[in-house]
Amino acid sequence: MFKVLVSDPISDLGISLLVEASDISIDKKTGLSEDELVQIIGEYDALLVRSQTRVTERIMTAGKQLKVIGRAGVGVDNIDLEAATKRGIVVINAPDGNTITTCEHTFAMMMALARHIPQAYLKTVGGEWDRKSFVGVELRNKVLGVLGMGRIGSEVAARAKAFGMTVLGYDPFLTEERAEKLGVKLASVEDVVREADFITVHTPLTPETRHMIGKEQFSRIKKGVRIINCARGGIIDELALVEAIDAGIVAGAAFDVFEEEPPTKEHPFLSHPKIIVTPHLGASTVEAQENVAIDVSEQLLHILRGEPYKNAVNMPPVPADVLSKLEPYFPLGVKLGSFAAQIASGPVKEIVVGCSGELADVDTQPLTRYIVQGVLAHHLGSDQVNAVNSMHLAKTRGVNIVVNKSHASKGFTNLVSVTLRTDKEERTVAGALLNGFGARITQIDQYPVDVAPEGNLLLISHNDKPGIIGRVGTLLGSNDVNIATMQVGRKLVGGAAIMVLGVDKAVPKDVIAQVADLTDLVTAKEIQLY
Ligand SMILES: NC(=O)C1=CN([C@@H]2O[C@H](COP(=O)(O)OP(=O)(O)OC[C@H]3O[C@@H](n4cnc5c(N)ncnc54)[C@H](O)[C@@H]3O)[C@@H](O)[C@H]2O)C=CC1
Ligand SMILES: O=C(O)CCC(=O)C(=O)O
Repeated sequence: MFKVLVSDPISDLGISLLVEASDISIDKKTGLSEDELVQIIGEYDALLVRSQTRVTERIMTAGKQLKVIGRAGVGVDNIDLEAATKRGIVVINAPDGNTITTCEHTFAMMMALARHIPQAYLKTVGGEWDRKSFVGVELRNKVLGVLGMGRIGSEVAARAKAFGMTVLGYDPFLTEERAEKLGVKLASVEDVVREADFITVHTPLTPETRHMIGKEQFSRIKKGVRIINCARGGIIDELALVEAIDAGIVAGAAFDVFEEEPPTKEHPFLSHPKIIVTPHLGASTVEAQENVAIDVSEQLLHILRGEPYKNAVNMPPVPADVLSKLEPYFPLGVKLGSFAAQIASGPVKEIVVGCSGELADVDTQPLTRYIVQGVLAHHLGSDQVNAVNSMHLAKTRGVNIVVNKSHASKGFTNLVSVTLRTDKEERTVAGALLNGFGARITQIDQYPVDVAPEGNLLLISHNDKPGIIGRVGTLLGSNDVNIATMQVGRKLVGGAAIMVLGVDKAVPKDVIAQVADLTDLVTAKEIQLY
């Protein structure tokens, strides 16, 4: 008998599969504190949560029998994935069940914003008949900018077209062909900022999407724009938004999510006449709660019964026979993928994985999964992608995976390479494990290098001229950026060259821009490998 604990309010109908299963005993105990959970979790094989329960390392440590944590929803930011992975606890989510519901909430927010519905309601029920203060705008013929064209963003775009809106879409995986199929114009963040009358965000919160609409964007944004966030708090800089509204630049905003949830009573959104809010209700419909509970209950049963499952968001078990040969390459694979994703611009169309040397004789499928994980996690969020779901996610986003094997490995025992083909370019990174030295990046595009794939790196392409290294060093030094390591690669004396610097901390964006402006510098890009 497997014991399952449901610790958040989850649809009864959705979990009826578990209730009716003869090998499952289910307890519902909601609203427990961390301490209370720690006390009781030891007897359970599975924990089922929505977004309220914070599943911490302490809870997992106490959960000696815990095999699986199910999240009835998309975001797993309330679960310590690393701690689960360390303990071999599978974390599953239900990514599809609340797509339409959240899309419809986004639309409800957009229309309420355009027509001042919450503000007008409050005045009317307060006894005032005010028809002058609430003149709205139509959606028809307006431009909607959608940042994040995944499941929810694509559904929002489809509905916006029915309202006669022109849709500009931006997503690192949105190709010209897919945009055409969806009937949206492929755009950059900059295009959206300059042209959109309404902007809605549908990305996960990642280091890259954090404050993707911030002070800088508000300084160029189209006057009168209205902004909606039903994804994650923090994608739009809340304070910069309030300033932009108060300055008369932004006409209003509708938010379902906050940087800190629940927000404090003093949060500026809660008293602002031009900002409407809901308490993270995007997924709160009867249908969505049933869908996500059904999806996650099905997967939970499969895992407990030792059957194949999908939608695992953390580390999978790797077959024992390949583990010993491949496992040392998994972390390198993720880092090579991430490195390549950070240097390649344009939507990724194809990932070419190269395995040469002794690896050519091994089934390298598991390694490919880790490499693809590294590429996708940069854009989709590291809590959403793992080696179990990476190939599936690549397929659903139309990213082609090619694997090339060869016995020729340029003098290394094994060489692993990743080439990303995007709409704009092709970028390659290769690496190896060196006896006694650990993982190394051995090649970036056509340049041989020897770089530890760790921490903060600066990749600089430049002309091979005397003094260039000194100029970069002086500029970084004067901005308090300490260079820990440096590698220079070139093909011809005096020709094009690259420099890879290991630096002790993240380099501020304005310093990177100053580096890129130096004479004989071509590009400068920061890469973070953790
Ligand atoms: N308010 C609520 O109750 C709910 C919120 N959500 C949130 O909505 C968001 C979207 O969910 P889904 O569409 O299901 O996820 P998804 O994974 O299908 O789509 C996210 C998209 O964002 C794109 N993206 C990543 N970085 C980007 C960047 N820098 N610029 C532009 N696009 C970028 C990804 O390529 C991906 O296509 C998630 O944050 C999810 O947690 C989801 C359900 C309910
Ligand atoms: O369970 C909820 O209501 C939150 C839904 C959500 O934000 C998600 O699925 O990412």
